[in-house]
Amino acid sequence: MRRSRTSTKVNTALAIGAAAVAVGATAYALSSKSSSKTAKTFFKANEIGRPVGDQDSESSSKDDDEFDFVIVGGGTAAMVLANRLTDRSDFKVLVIEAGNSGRGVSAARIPAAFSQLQRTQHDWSYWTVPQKGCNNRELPWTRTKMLGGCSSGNALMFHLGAPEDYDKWARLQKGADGAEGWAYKGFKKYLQKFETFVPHPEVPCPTEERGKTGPVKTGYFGFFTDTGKAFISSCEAIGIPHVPDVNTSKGTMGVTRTPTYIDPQGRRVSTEAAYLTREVLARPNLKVVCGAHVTKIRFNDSKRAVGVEFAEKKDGPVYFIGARKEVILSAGAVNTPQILLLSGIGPESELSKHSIPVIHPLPGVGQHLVDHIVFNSSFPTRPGYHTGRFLRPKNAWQKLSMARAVAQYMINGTGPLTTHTQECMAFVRLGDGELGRKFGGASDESEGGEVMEDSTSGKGTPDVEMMVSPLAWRDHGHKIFDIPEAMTISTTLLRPTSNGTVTLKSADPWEKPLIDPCYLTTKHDMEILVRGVRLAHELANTEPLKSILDQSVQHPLLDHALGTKSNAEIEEIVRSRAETLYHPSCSARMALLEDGGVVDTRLQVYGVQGLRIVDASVQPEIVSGHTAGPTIAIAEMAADLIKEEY
Ligand SMILES: Cc1cc2nc3c(=O)[nH]c(=O)nc-3n(C[C@H](O)[C@H](O)[C@H](O)COP(=O)(O)OP(=O)(O)OC[C@H]3O[C@@H](n4cnc5c(N)ncnc54)[C@H](O)[C@@H]3O)c2cc1C
Repeated sequence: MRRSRTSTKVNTALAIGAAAVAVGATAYALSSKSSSKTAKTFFKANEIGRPVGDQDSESSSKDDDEFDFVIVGGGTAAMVLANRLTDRSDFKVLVIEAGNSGRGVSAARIPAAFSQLQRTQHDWSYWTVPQKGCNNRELPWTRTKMLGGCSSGNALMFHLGAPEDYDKWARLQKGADGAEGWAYKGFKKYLQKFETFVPHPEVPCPTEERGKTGPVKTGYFGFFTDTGKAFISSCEAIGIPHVPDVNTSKGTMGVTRTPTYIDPQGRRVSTEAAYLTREVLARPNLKVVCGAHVTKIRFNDSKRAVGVEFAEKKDGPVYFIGARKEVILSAGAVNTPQILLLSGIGPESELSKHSIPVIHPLPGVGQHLVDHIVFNSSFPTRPGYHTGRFLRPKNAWQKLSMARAVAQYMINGTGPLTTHTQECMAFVRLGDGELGRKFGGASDESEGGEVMEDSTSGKGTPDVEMMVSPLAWRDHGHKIFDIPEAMTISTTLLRPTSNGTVTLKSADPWEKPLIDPCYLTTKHDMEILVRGVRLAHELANTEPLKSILDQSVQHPLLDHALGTKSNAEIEEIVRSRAETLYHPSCSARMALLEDGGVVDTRLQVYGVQGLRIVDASVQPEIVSGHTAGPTIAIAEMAADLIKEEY
């Protein structure tokens, strides 16, 4: 099915509007006055690399020109490595990022504006191939192209998955050396290491298990409305317990107000902001190149990664830079497998299809790609419950509300511009158990329902996440939702059994890879998602949420009739509307070689030397939650593994 390319131009993206952009510049200036003192911050490709093809220059490999570690991609994980590795003065580190810094980009700092980065120069603007399970639609896959990567453009929700997810990661390594370090007991220290939880005066929350000294500030500084409050109460009314903290060793089940990566001044905490501080950038052993696209990793005859090639544009000069110890791939779950394939590491059939010389055959590269898929149900609300009135003003009164919101943000960093939209998260199990039974499941066949395959990491872990937002949108906010007042309950499939691939369209490094997550291609995935959509409808019809809704409003974009439809009808609607929740993972997973692994428990790529992967692609299985936190923790652990080694 053809997608509408024109919609990519309609940057209404939750239509935060020009006011947010204007205030953003101010907010940024206020928040980082001192950064202008940094002497040299970012470098250009030609200031660091040696031109490829220029024999004199290539062979004049002065020790000074090389780095111990060359990090490919300056994203979420890479910023952690840049910081942690350069606290060792004997390590010389280079980061090469295709995008630029997010420090001066207001949409990367103001929480409410995050979707404005999508389909701009700050986005890789990927699309999937047609998805059979989604009525052959091609789905947009935003990936932020900027220092901090997706942590600079994500929805700011702080969640770490379930403790059992990590125990399963360790189990999947089947006793390999180092496997136990990935189990929750060992990995927990890295989940805490990156965080400093900042208590909010109005949101009581136990802090025993929250991080206290990490660079990343978390807390409850996002905007919170009565819709969020009502959602929590409705969840409780149907048996989903309210828990003050879903990020602890006790597990993640239940409903809670969403903790965020927003600081007390109302600004996004990306990993660029947290880890690449002025002091870190000033370290003499760190250099960061921006606006440079890595096209290939080079290997010597002993299959050792010796450096990378990179360029600023397709037809521009190509440069090389050497890595004495390691090349570290941190280009994310799409670009990491793409770069491996372009460099001759991957399934032989895939490499030969594009006439790429094989450095090392590795069947798992680009396989096992998993993502979370989400279905948004929209319901009409009574006036006053819709954040859109601040962010997308339609009349003079609403414009005044927006002006007030802008002023509030500028003065004290609070108010509607700190919304990240998803105010609450509820983690539930619908494959079995009481809720599962209620929506069509059964724990054994004698109960008449269908027993589902259990794809979770343990009996106490979720398979579905429900979220609530006092806004309504389609196509990631790129389609105008012209209803005066509406809210959304989102249903996310957390443990899909469908998985797919990242492959090459051609051997041209500037061509976008083929992304095929194979969404909703198993019976399990569709069945669980349909149960979740029924749960969304049930929540909307449970007090106090029920009273917030205005059932009299009729509009084809609204879903209050969804609950009256048959499973087959809901299935059809889900296939026609489900979208990515932006969590691609596992495309270069840590697993045994015979299980399709790409890296071992030290994150070193099998079969070659001097090449490690540190990003969301190494997750052995996708966590039952959000992926930024686990990725940051993976990078924290990787930094220790690397320091141990040298
Ligand atoms: C819109 C959106 C909303 C999300 N919401 C949340 C949320 O609320 N909470 C949460 O926990 N997670 C969320 N996520 C997911 C989470 O942010 C990601 O899983 C995580 O940040 C991925 O980190 P990474 O290091 O693997 O990759 P990235 O952060 O994507 O970093 C990869 C970096 O490599 C660079 N790069 C790629 N290829 C090249 C190349 N060839 N040369 C040079 N540089 C290159 C990229 O530009 C990028 O900077 C969201 C993601 C998105 C996009």
